[in-house]
This record gives sequence, structure tokens and C-alpha cells, in this order.
Amino acid sequence: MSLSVAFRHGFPGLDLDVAFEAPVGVTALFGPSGCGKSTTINAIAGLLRPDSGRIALDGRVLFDGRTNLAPQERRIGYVFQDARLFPHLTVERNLRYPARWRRGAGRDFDRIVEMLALGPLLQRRPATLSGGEKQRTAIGRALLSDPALLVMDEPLAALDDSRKAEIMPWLERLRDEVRLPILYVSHSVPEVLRLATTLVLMQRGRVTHSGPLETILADPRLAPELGAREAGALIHATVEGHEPDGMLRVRTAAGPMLLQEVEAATGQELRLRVLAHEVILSRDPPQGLSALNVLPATVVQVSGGLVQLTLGDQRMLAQVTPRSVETLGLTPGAACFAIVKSVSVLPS
Ligand SMILES: Nc1ncnc2c1ncn2[C@@H]1O[C@H](COP(=O)(O)OP(=O)(O)OP(=O)(O)O)[C@@H](O)[C@H]1O
Repeated sequence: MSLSVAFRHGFPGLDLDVAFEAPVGVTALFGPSGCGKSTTINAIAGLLRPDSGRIALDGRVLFDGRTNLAPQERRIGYVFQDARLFPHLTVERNLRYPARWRRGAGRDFDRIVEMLALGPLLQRRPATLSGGEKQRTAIGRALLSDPALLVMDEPLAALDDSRKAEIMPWLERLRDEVRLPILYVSHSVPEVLRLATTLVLMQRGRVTHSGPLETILADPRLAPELGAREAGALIHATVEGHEPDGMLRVRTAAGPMLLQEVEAATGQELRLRVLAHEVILSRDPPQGLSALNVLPATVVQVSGGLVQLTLGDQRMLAQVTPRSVETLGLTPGAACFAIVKSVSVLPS
């Protein structure tokens, strides 16, 4: 199952030339205001007819110049910033609404109600729901339209921080349990880091890069697009056990690591963030350091003050001054040690 997008469209002042693949999982469309995210969503939805190109969902052509399916024929479920529920209908009737006009819709009612914990809300009307509950209902209604693709256009933008925190676990559950491509438009780096499996970076009407989140995060050339403070690796870890002093011992592709003040059970999977400005490099094995995690690494490339390293199968970034690059001889292929000052664990 995947969405395949390639189209061109000219607006006065901006030529769009957009191409990417969105596999099963959350594909985040990320880029500055005016780069073409909404236009891309509209072209996929059938609200804008591109000048040329091909858009296909699971090999089914939605648009290719000859074919141009109407929006309601595309099997796309939407969740917008504002939940857009029918105010006069209960949550249950909102959820059952797609089944009125689409065959096959509504058949997973019980499963989806359970997945999003909507049971206690079924007889309530939208005006009595919190922002997070409205969005959960909107997600449920989108899933009950029997979609082949889910499009979420800034679904958290209208919520305050505590409501965002409340709905995040549901979005993660959606990502992990629903075998659909989910296109997710967001301006928020933390949201993208927590949810996305694939990242599509856009600038001025073009896709500059797209691919798995981990690969893009560890690419020093792309750091400016995400914001320099956010540059750094995402590392998958498995908890191996607890040290006598309470530290957590984890296994990663970069080697074993120790984590402080993290509560997790043996065998649990964790996602770790190691920011580039939390990594120091040394050419010799460091001694007498307070840092817990010292990992042997090899330099892959240096770009814009960031050194990309490879540690086994894991890529990592270190922020280093040009002077240090020079004095340490951090050229591609150089062996070194990455001293990780701190690691944060992404919630899951
Ligand atoms: N119907 C239109 N006619 C002319 N120009 C348009 C039209 N729709 C969009 N544009 C222009 O195309 C560009 C891309 O707009 P778009 O709304 O897709 O960007 P965006 O990335 O979604 O921005 P934002 O993050 O602010 O929502 C903008 O410069 C916009 O003014």
C-alpha cells in the first residue's frame, strides 16, 4: 500500500514540481509557509487539477491527465485543524455518517471505537466535547469512511499544549495499528519527530528530500531545513537490563549505551534522540571523563559545522567548530570517538 505523487502546477509566482512516495506509516510533509503543502494535499484530494503528472494510490490512478477522479471517488479520509463534526449529530451518528453514502464504510465500527476509546462519548454532541475528544471523533469518522489514505492537515494546530499531549498517544496508536499511508502536514518539529516514519521536506514548490525519518535526521545537509537546534540522530534502542546503580543498559545499532533516570522494562523498545550539540568528538580514546557513553565512530562527511558519523549501522551527527575539524583532521574515513553528553528518550 502506498501513495505515489508526481505533478507539476504553475501559479503566478510559484512553479510547483512535487514528487514523493508515501508508504504505510506517517509521512510528514514539512516546509515553510507557502512552500506548497496545501496545494499538494489539494492535488491529491482532487480539489486542484494539476497541469500534469500522475497521482496513484495502491496503483489505482487518481490523476494522470486522462483520468481525474472526483474527490469522493478517491477513498481518502481527512482530518483537519478544526474537527468539522456535524454539530446537531451525536458522536455515534457522526461516526456512522460515512456509511450512509459509501459502501464498505462503517464496518469496523466497534474496533475503531475501541481503538480511539470513543465508547463513553457516543451519545454526546460535539459542543460538549473537549478539543482533543473532537479530534479523536474526527479521526474515527475519517477511518470509518473506509479510506485507502488518511490525510491529516495540521490536526493539532488548534489545540493547546495539554490537549496536544492528550491526543498524541492516539495518533501514535493510529500509526502503529492502521495499515494505511497517512499523510501528515505539520509545522511542528517535535510533532514530526514523534509521529513520522517518512519525511518529505519541501521548499519553494519542490521536494528537496524525502525518505525514512532516521536517514533525513542524520543528514548534515538537511539540518538547516529542520532547524539547527534539532539536528541530531534518532536511535532505536532495546532495554537489556538495569545496572546495580539504577542506570538502564540499552542495545543500539551504535553499540551499548547507558541511560540515566529512565524508567523502562527489560526488552522494551525505546526511541532515543541524540542532538548534534550534545556530541563531542575525540581522535584518541578519552579518559577520565564524566560522560557515560563513549562510542567508536568513523567520519562520513563534514558539512556546515556538522560531522556525520557512522557507528556500525547507525548514523549520528556531531556539531563541531571548523577549527576542531581542522585540528582533529576530521576528514571522511577518520576514526574517532563520539562522546555523548546526553540522550533524551522520545515518549512512546
Ligand atoms: N489558487 C491559487 N492561485 C494562485 N496562487 C496560489 C493558489 N493557491 C496557492 N497559491 C500560492 O501557491 C503557494 C503555495 O501555497 P500553499 O498554500 O500550498 O503553501 P503551504 O506550504 O501550504 O503554506 P502554509 O504552511 O502557510 O499553509 C503560495 O505562494 C500561494 O500563494
